[in-house]
Amino acid sequence: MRLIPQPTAADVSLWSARYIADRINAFAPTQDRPFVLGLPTGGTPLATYRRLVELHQAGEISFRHVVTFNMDEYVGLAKTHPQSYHSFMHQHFFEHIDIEPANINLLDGNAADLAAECTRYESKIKQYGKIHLFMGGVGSDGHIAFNEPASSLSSRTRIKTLTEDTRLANSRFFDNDPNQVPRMALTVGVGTLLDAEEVLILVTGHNKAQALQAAVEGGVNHMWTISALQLHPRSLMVCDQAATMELKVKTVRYFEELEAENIKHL
Ligand SMILES: N[C@@H]1[C@@H](O)[C@H](O)[C@@H](COP(=O)(O)O)O[C@@H]1O
Repeated sequence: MRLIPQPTAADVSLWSARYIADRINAFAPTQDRPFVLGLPTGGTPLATYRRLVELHQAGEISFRHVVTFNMDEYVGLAKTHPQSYHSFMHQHFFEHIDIEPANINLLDGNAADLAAECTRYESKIKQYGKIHLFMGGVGSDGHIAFNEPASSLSSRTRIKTLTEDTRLANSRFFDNDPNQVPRMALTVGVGTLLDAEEVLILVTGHNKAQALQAAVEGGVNHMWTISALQLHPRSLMVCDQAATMELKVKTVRYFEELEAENIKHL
């Protein structure tokens, strides 16, 4: 695992947008050989989406041959609801870039057969071979996508019941009323995430400090599903200073020194 401590959340967004753009450009995608990008929603990635849009507007990155798969979607919320992840992604990202609509993949939380929808999604990912880079965030309870505590670390895309904690945290998008937050969601599994070639997690703010500590210093544990990334051959976590507050000083220094070495060899 590579931990990349940055001073502020703004630095996290700049670092991650630049990293994604560089990865796509280095891949030189074509119609027959697209770059496959996994994407999250939530407050944390918003600034990264803004930076990616700016890079696109500056002519530094095109998404014409990029295929996207979102991590999750609420069950039973209309696609047009302002808080559906469909709406979020179009409003904050897809409407501002040159992605082909046919290349956008989102789970349908209103499908008549939700289990079949999850199987369809997994098969569609497999059609492309694999996801090259999966960007994600983390819940304050350490969940990745909607893989709540005690999710199987080999899980695939499926329906999950959201915890009270998650519904409380996400109620800020629903008039601060947890009862308006859907009780279930469709989510890629931990196993689906581990299959990606590379996973990039953004972690910002004091409220994520415990989750980051569990992810980096704790053992692999299904109660903090983010910790499964310790098993991934290429996982990166970019965090701000506030998120490092529960880590040992020694741990943060160690990773800072590694990054300083990495920069020297770029
Ligand atoms: N399903 C999403 C996660 O993918 C996201 O990482 C988490 C944290 O969101 P935020 O970035 O708003 O803290 O929220 C939701 O539960």
